[in-house]
Amino acid sequence: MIQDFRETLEVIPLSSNSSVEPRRICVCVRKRPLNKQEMNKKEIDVVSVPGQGALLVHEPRQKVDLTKYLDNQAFQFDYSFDESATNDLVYKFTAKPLVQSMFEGGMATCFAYGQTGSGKTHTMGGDFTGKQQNSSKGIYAFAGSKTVFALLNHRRFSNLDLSVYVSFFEIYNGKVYDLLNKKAKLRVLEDERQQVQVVGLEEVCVSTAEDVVKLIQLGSACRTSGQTSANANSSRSHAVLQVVLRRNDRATTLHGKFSLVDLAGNERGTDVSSNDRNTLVETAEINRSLLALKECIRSLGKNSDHIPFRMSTLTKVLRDSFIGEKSRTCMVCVCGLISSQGLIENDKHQRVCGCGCGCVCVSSTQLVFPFVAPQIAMVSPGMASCEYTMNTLRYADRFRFRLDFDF
Ligand SMILES: Nc1ncnc2c1ncn2[C@@H]1O[C@H](COP(=O)(O)OP(=O)(O)OP(=O)(O)O)[C@@H](O)[C@H]1O
Repeated sequence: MIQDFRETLEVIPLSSNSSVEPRRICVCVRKRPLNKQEMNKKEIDVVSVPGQGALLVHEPRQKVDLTKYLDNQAFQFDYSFDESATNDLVYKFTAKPLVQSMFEGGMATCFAYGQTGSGKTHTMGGDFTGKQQNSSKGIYAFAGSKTVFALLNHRRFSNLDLSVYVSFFEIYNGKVYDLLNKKAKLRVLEDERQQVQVVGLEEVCVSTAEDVVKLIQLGSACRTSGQTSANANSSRSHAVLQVVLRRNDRATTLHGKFSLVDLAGNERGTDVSSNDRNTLVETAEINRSLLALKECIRSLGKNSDHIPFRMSTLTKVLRDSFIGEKSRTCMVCVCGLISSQGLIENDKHQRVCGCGCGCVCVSSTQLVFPFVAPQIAMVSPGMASCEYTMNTLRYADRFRFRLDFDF
């Protein structure tokens, strides 16, 4: 049925020749190809990307008289990338336009969000060839190397006398580890001006694109991973690569910053293949930090005086992006976790998954840094991931809806 339906679709794929429209905020979705394991299991690809930002999820359903039919759910994004899209192409339409905003003194942020195994690390950190990752082929490297150095020497910015610095850290179980300094455990403190400092974070001054790729390689190699049902080498931490521009004055004054965040997979307790205590604690912590992110966004949306960024280390270290003078920040927070049991409210009025797994509905949260923020939602194409795919898409889709009305 899906095959028949696809044949009726008019497909207009994005190509590297398509023009990039400047946007204050960009929300896009990327579908990865079915992997070997899924093909061996004869998984059905239920996601179609006809192009022009559209994406369809085909859900097989049955009527009461047992007739089968396809429920085709359509979503619209700024850009939608099909399984043939390269990291280069995704970069061109998402993070690339933002590198300039950092030169203009902005705090740019790019998040990769999605279910475990959907391709966040592949997109941000670089293509995998077997177990090896090619760090020069990810959005981290594209943003932190080629484009930055091209703009540094551009006549518009060359008189600013800037230098480029890179730091790379992970947040694992609420603790910050420096990926450029043998995973040294770092403290996150607030100074008297309420500026959050990651004390002792290695910030390496770089002068060539190759330097940046080497640092990404170094950091990626020591990132904490584990095993989930969807990914044998699952990143169990949030990884943050920061490209920082500083003036070459005495105080090396901060000029602009681009934070590229590869969020840990948004999974439920049941998705991890081992249920030893550590794994369960990890999963709970991942969900807790994503919930904190949601709470911060919710408060921002209500223009609340209090933004609970202290709720998690992830939100603490991104405080600049929420509150910084040059980060005009907005948020969209929506709920829409889909499970066969639906959503129920717990005694804290949080929406939680009805299956009892204890997972709070964080998967439909959207954090947006205008000026700033391409949000790349990653989806797996298989039928088994359909529920998660719908989560990720609804979350991103509602965000667009809010954008239309809020700006
Ligand atoms: N666009 C793609 N093309 C080809 N292979 C892909 C693509 N996206 C992901 N993959 C492959 O799928 C596997 C899982 O991808 P990846 O580790 O990036 O997922 P993830 O979303 O970061 O998962 P987790 O949250 O568990 O870390 C990897 O082996 C990767 O090579």
